[in-house]
Order: sequence, then C-alpha cells, then structure tokens
Amino acid sequence: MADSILRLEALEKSYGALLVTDRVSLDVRPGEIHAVIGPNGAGKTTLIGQISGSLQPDAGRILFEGRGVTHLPMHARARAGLARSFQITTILPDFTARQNVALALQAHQGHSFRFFRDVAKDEALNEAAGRVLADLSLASRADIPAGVLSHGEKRSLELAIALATAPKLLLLDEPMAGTGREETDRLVEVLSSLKGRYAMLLVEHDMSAVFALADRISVLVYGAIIATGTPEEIRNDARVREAYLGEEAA
Ligand SMILES: Nc1ncnc2c1ncn2[C@@H]1O[C@H](COP(=O)(O)OP(=O)(O)OP(=O)(O)O)[C@@H](O)[C@H]1O
Repeated sequence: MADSILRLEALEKSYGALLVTDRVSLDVRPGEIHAVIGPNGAGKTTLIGQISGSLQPDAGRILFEGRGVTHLPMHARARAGLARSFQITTILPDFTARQNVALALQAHQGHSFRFFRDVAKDEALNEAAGRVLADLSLASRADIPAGVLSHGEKRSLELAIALATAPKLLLLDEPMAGTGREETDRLVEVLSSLKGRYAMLLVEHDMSAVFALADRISVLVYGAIIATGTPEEIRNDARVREAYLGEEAA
C-alpha cells in the first residue's frame, strides 16, 4: 500500500516448539517513528532480524515500498534503503569519525574499502561526510579517532554511518542500550531532529525515550502484537497496562 513504507503481513517464526513471532502484522508510514516495545524475550530482536534479513520468517510477507522483500538477502535490502543501526559494531576505532562516515559513503557509492588512501584524499567525499556529522551534532568531533568518542557520541556516529547509505527506513535496535541519562537525552534530541526525514522502526526498552519519540507504538507480548496506537492510546490501553506497563505506570 502506498501509505506505508514497510508492511509486515502475518509474519511467523518459531525456534523449535517456541513461537517467537506470532502472526505479526504492522506498518510503518513514511516519516513516522514507529516503536516496538515489549518485555524481555517478547521477540523484538527476532522481529528486527526478519525485517533486516538476517533471519528468515517461517510464514508471512514483508513489503518494502510495496515490493516483496521477504526472501531478499540483507545486502539487497540495505541497497533498497532499509538500514539497520545499533547492536552491530560498525565503527572503526582507529579511524576518525569523518573517515568512518566517508568509508560508508564510499561503500554506498559502490567502491571497495581497499582504496582507503583515495578516500582520505577525496575532498567531495570528506565534505559530504562532514555534512552528515554536522546533522548529528558531531561536527566538532569529526577529526578525532572514533575510538575516543564517548559512548553516546559513538551511538550518534553509528547513526551517521547508517545515514550515509541514504536509507528510506532506519531500523533502530535499542539505540539507548548502555547509555546514561544525559546521553539518552542527547540521542532523543538527535533522533527528534531527524524526525520526518526518515521513517524509523524503533525497538527500545527506555520508555521515556519511546514515549518522547514515537508517533505510534506497537506492543509485543509472547511474540504477538497486542496493541498498536499513539503513545496516548497505548498509555491508556487496559491490556497493555496489564501485560506490560502496569508496574511502571503504578
Ligand atoms: N537462536 C535462538 N534459538 C532458540 N531460541 C531463541 C533464539 N533466539 C531467541 N530465542 C528465544 O526467542 C525468544 C525471543 O527472543 P528475542 O531475543 O527476539 O526477544 P527480545 O524481545 O528481543 O528480548 P530482549 O528484550 O531481552 O532483547 C526468547 O525466549 C529467546 O530465548
């Protein structure tokens, strides 16, 4: 359907007898931040894996911009504009932030990593990398080795690397994991500033970040979506409170 960039139709996946994705259907609209929340072990990581292509569903369909991608390999999905960030280490610590982004830009343009010397000299590429970093408030940190950035800055750099591939949809897999309150607030700000420019599917445990960012939230419990709605609707949903938010709301 034209009004959704990503659509999951009745996805199913089991590990042996354990049903981890139970007829999951959801859609992400252009420019929307759609969060998926749920208790530990609800099947969020397994769901992201099926969307990015690292895992195959047993049944159901995944449509990206109306096109079936259920059986496409990961790199083909990435090329089509489906970028996964976080929970995968993409940063080269000895290279500067700018060089990290320049390499991602170069790889996206279809060149090989082997010609790094050429990247270092490529002004257009370095300028483009600088623009991506500026977008993420990392301009002042562009020319220091990525390894010495703070944890939160590394998260922003991972995002910059994902953005260098000109994605249409960002899959954000627990971006706040392991960050302190201040860094979480900064990341929320960074993601807010990107809002509307990219569609995002956000899996996140930090409820204050989810409720600050999401346009819609889907709640996953034992592999099944029990509710989808605006933050307000989810907050007031009796089943959600009972199954998941109950203790926190109390
Ligand atoms: N490769 C696997 N083989 C067997 N069981 C698995 C495998 N991967 C995950 N599981 C099980 O599937 C269920 C869902 O796991 P998953 O990691 O997707 O949940 P999650 O919602 O991402 O959890 P968390 O919030 O703790 O990251 C869990 O019970 C987990 O133990």
